[in-house]
Amino acid sequence: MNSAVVTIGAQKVLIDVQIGDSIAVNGICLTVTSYTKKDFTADVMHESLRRSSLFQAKIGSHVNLERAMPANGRFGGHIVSGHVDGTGVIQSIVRDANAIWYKIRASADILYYIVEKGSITIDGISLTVTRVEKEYFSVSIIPHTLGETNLIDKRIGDMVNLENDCVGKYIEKFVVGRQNE
Ligand SMILES: Cc1nc2c(=O)[nH]c(=O)nc-2n(C[C@H](O)[C@H](O)[C@H](O)CO)c1C
Repeated sequence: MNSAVVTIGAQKVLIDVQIGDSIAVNGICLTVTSYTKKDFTADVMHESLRRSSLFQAKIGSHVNLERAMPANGRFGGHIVSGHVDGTGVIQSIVRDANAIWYKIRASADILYYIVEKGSITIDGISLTVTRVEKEYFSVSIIPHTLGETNLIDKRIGDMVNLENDCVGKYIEKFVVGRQNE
């Protein structure tokens, strides 16, 4: 499958939606091409399918939705563009008092930009990294986040969309770029 058209049932994100708006679906920024009172539709290009878990989405599965950040809003979390870098796979899910730790296996090119207490986006959710290991990183999820997102549906072995914090990429490009001049 090299392209797709998705229709997503929603409520909150449709309140003031317009054709051409960006809505992130599990962290993948998509452009609204049409909408009704109960859903919206977007075209999905090959690059978006290749980079994300969207190719394996099933009718009826829950997705996280986020509209573009308003310029006058409070800025909790970190800069999330909705440009997914790649996918990871849930390795373990462990309860720790009121939180749940998710350990995610990721490729070396994604792990390269992940630092402890830095930020990562999982399925569109801005999260703090709690641990980094050779092939994994972990996040600790509070009950509020579990209640507001689809993380609660996730099982060991499930694929998640990952977006690295763009700050590290820019710093690396500037530093390495200058060294190579
Ligand atoms: C605004 C936007 N709209 C779309 C879209 O309508 N359909 C699509 O397939 N991709 C879009 N993109 C780019 C994707 O967010 C990007 O390709 C994925 O996040 C993978 O990096 C973006 C950034």
